[in-house]
Amino acid sequence: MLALDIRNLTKVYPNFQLKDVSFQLEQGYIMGFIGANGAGKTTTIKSMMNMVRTDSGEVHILGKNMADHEIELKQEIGCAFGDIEFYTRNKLKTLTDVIKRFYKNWDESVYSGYLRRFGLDENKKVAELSTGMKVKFSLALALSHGAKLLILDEPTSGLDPAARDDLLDLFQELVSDGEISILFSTHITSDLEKCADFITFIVDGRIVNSAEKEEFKASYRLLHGDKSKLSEVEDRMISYKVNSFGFTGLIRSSDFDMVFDTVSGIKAATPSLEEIMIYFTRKEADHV
Ligand SMILES: Nc1ncnc2c1ncn2[C@@H]1O[C@H](COP(=O)(O)OP(=O)(O)OP(=O)(O)O)[C@@H](O)[C@H]1O
Repeated sequence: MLALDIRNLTKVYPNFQLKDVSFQLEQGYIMGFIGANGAGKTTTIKSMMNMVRTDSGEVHILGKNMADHEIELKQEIGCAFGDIEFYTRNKLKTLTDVIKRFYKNWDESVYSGYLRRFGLDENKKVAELSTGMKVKFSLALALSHGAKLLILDEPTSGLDPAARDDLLDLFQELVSDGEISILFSTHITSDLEKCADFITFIVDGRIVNSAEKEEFKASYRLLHGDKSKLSEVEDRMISYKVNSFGFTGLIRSSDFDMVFDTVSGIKAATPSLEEIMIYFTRKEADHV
């Protein structure tokens, strides 16, 4: 079954558009949602959750249309935003007491387990928490009502490396029985290298690729060559940089395969997720 089926979402802001965003996530897997600053990740996530009004498109979660089953589906979704602002003068305990009333499957023992695992003290006020602690608190809430789909916007960004590593282990643990699925947005590509099964990549409001992680990387080639060879591939490259050693650039594998026979003296390697993001962002910058 599909945990998530996003079909042709569009949203028009004065200076930005989500353009026909579609992608799917199979139940029991982790998908990393990547894109540069301002590419539209949060807008997509908020559109999925009906937190912003879209202009068109459909969101199906666990086989049901969000537009028709929103209240019921929100019981099944655990959502956490990295930059969430709680009422800062309240104790965690007070906030939890309010939030848990919305969830019929709230499990107090699971919640207490996450408080211990994350080292959170319920008697602290939100104002006393660090950014990372706030993220952990919102995750503890998201994980304690039996959600089948976790939608997390930059959940790791405020965390130190050890806490991030612990969280990524937790993600893998959560999906291991095939019931829970996770979509999380991030800039931290090493997190995705470690734990994502699928990658969806958004550039300027448009999904440019959504695929299984290794397939995703294999659909691009990172080229290195002498400056004299650049003209042979320049037109087809997503972007490139030139230095005294020659050029390095990113190309779609399908485009490279088309010219491969005729170009010698260019080395091609599978890029990392970070390299893919960098060269796409460089292309965007070139157009400014
Ligand atoms: N309420 C709004 N009104 C108008 N424009 C908006 C609104 N919310 C977001 N935008 C614009 O939409 C674009 C995409 O923003 P969004 O927050 O979705 O990007 P993002 O990929 O999540 O970025 P980041 O990685 O920086 O969090 C930005 O140009 C932003 O200014």
